[in-house]
Amino acid sequence: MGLLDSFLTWLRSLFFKQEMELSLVGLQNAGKTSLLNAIATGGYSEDMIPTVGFNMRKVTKGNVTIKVWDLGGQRRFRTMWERYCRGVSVIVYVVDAADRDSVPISRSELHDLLMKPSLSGIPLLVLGNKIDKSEALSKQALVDQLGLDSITDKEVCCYMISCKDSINIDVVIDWLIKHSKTAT
Ligand SMILES: Nc1nc2c(ncn2[C@@H]2O[C@H](COP(=O)(O)OP(=O)(O)OP(=O)(O)O)[C@@H](O)[C@H]2O)c(=O)[nH]1
Repeated sequence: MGLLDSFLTWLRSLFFKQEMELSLVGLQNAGKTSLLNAIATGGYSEDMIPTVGFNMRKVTKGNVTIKVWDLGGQRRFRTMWERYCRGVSVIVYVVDAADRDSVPISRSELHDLLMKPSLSGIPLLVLGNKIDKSEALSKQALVDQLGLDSITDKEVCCYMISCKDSINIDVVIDWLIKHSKTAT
């Protein structure tokens, strides 16, 4: 999305009702449900129950209504990711940036998902979560290890966040709002 497009979308979001649908994907324990809670209420809990299958939740931010599909990250649920990513406005891929051993699996699951022709062109927001932990990768290391530069058929953006310490959650919300559409 160009700068002018992005500015106009933001401007429209101030005056008109906007809507969007997004899917939250990523390995188990990455922090998808925590992100949803951070966006919806700003709340955070250490005591999370792994998502079984998926949850759907609607979140309103100003004039923007966001329908969120929060998909389970365990291996047995990953085959349904594509189905719930089809037709969404954006795909949000969450990675535990502090769990370095899991990044190669995260990379292969991401690229397997993006190979599906049905998802071509859908903007991708990659979030390296848990940067409150000292062992978290840097943004550049995460971009390199996930092979984000090789994704050329869609807009790709990456932010480093912490749901725990509320770092960059506002930046994520702004990015999402810029990708919403005027409600019909
Ligand atoms: N230190 C730290 N821990 C986090 C952060 N975000 C989430 N967690 C923790 O990571 C664990 C997993 O969080 P969830 O939000 O349930 O992860 P998920 O990706 O939804 O997991 P599944 O539902 O199994 O796919 C929980 O114990 C959270 O408290 C963060 O920013 N920092």
